[in-house]
Amino acid sequence: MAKTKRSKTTGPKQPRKSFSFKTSKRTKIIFGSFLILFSVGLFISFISYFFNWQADQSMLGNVLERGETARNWLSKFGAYISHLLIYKGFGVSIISLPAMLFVTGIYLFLNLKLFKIRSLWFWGAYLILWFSLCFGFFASSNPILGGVVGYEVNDFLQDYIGKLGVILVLIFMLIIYLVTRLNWTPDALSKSFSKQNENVKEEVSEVKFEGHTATEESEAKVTPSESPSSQDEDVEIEHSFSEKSPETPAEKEKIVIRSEDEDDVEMEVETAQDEEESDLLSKKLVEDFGEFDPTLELANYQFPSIELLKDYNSGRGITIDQKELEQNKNKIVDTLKNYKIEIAQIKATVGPTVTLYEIVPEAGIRISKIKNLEDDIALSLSALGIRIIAPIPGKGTIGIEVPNQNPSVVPMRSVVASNKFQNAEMELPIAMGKTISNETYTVDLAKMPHLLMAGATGQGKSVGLNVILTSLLYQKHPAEVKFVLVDPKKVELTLFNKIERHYLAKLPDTEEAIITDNTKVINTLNSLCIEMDNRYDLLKDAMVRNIKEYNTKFKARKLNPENGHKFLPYIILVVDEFADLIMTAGKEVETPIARLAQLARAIGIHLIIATQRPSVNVITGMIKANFPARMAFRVTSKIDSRTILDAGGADQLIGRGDMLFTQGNDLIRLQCAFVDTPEVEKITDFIGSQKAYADAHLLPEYSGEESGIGVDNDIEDRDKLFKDAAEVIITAQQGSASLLQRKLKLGYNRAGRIIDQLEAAGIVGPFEGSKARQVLVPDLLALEELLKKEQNS
Ligand SMILES: Nc1ncnc2c1ncn2[C@@H]1O[C@H](COP(=O)(O)OP(=O)(O)OP(=O)(O)O)[C@@H](O)[C@H]1O
Repeated sequence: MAKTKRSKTTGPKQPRKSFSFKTSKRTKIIFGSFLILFSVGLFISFISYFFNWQADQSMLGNVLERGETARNWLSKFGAYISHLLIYKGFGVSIISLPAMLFVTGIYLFLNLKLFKIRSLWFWGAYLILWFSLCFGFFASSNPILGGVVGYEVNDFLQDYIGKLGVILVLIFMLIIYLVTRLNWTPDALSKSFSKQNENVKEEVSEVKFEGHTATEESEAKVTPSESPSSQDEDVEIEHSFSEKSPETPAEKEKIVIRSEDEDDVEMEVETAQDEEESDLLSKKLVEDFGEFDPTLELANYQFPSIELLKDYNSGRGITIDQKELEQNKNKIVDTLKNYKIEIAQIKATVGPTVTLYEIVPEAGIRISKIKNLEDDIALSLSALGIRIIAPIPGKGTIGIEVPNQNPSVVPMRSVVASNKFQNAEMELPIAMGKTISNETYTVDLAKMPHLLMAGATGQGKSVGLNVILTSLLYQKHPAEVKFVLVDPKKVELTLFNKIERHYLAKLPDTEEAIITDNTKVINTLNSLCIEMDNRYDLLKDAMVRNIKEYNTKFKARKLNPENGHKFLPYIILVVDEFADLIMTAGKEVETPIARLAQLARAIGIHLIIATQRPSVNVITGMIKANFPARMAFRVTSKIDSRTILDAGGADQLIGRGDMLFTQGNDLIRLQCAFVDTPEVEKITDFIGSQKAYADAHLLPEYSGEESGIGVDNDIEDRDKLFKDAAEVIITAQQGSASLLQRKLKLGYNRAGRIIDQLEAAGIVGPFEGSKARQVLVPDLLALEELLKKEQNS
């Protein structure tokens, strides 16, 4: 994952070239043939070494001497390498090395996937070591068998665990091999054991039978009508039985149960095998096909290059005006002096838009006194947008933020190119801009998990939204993230239309993916709620807690797509101008938004809501409570600032992307990155020109509350896909709603309704719990007849 991420993040610099081994096929053929020939040579050397090793022993010290001759069929090289690997190495077991090299060579030569032979290498090496140890133990007098490694390791082990310990280790290693590699289980042993012991069992059951009689008799013994002689007998039998088993009737039952238990154990073993098999199945699938790769359908997708973004500063970075710094410092010191506040120390940090002056007042000065001087300091500096942070959290100093006379733009390019963003180990990384200390600030949208954005008109909201969207376009493959865009202003997000079939999600049967009509928003929001419920069902079925775990499990092929499981992309709902939406649709949007905000975080649906008017009737308590992350551009009043941030400050910003951001705790002042419309256009053009999916990502169908829930057999009221659905069900002979969902791309609710209608029409049987419903019509011909009959009646 990290690997793919890296390749993606460096995408802009056309990294794929460096990563994709363009010449690798040729290299593989050459290297593969080398390995094949080398392994053959090695094998020949080994074989001939066994015949000639003693004769060649003497020349080993002078291998480099040209005059020396060796008897090995591969001469001095053969003699030397065999000596090294067999005598000084692992002994005869190393003979499997050429075989492993040979297979690897073949794989390379034929360009097959090498990961398939990982286990061959692992277990090959394991066996070499095991045999070497084994020979080293049992045939230590013959150095060729176990090699120096076998001998020395044995020697070492014996010093610590003794001979018996070594034998136990060898047995344990063998068991590991048998169980893991050969899937050997004690089951096989117990089966043969049970066969062998059938006769013995019979005898045992006979004994049991005897036992029964015996105890029955012993029960009878408590009846008063017994003769003393029979009592004696009973006692005797009872005693002979009690040696094997307990005396009371309850415990006697236990014996029977125990005898049944033996069967149960076998059955249990079978269940265990089943589990193992399914685990093995996923392992095998992964071995054969590799992990599921969601990006495979658009495998050649190229991430946009960083060159598409403009460098506004063209490498200049922030310019520090010493004179301005000095002047401001003097003004601050003088103003405070006027109010009898002495400063012990002052430090300036220059950011892109504001400079932070951190002051340490002399001992005994009250912080609130400085805080109250905000306006006076602003007046003396004759600057807007001064913000006093008293004290700076975690620092014990007082901060005075003063806007720079010449603020510098933070180009999107600089934040996208930053290491912080490129190497961000985040699910949905966003490069928001730069902090006051000029560091790139990245956040994970998945962790927020929803974002509320406010700012008066012209202060940088739309740019902020574009920054978020472009950040994700630079990091996430179209398979991994989908956007649902709501743009009542109709102009802000239109550029993203070009990437509809890559990155956008929409309702089925709608033309435009970007929603500009407020009434359609309601359907989309409800559809997202259905998607959320469906995803929760999938998560429940997969027994995972969140989308990340789910996708990991799906990639490891542990979830069966036949059961409706699929790779789940993140869905990000962006609403520009939320106030407008609330005005026109009111409660109808508020309820699904609040529901999504409350519940959607675990299943990968995240909301970003922007508004010009952060008044309390727009951002209601319910919405606020579920949007811990807030992004505030300049607003016009203190009240607005409080509504959005629960604190003042946003009214003192200077605009043009100057913003305050909080994720629920500290407020951070940031300069939002700047990305202009032409840049976004270039990016969307670049993505849009590449191969895309057949359609936008389809959200579940939502046909509105009024479309009727009651099920009756009224032909007029049937869903317009009723017949198609019937055909699908009959062809597959499987009455399940999820089948309809998949085949007809329907929402869960609609598919469920159709199934109910099919039941009312007598095409499928009644609900049978987790099983699919029975299909009552055998073929399509019978369906035609049935429908015709209905029409006529
Ligand atoms: N991060 C930024 N850096 C520099 N300039 C910015 C930044 N953000 C916005 N601006 C400037 O402010 C102008 C208005 O920004 P934007 O269109 O994002 O405002 P808005 O808040 O979306 O306004 P409205 O709500 O009316 O659409 C931009 O054209 C740009 O010149």
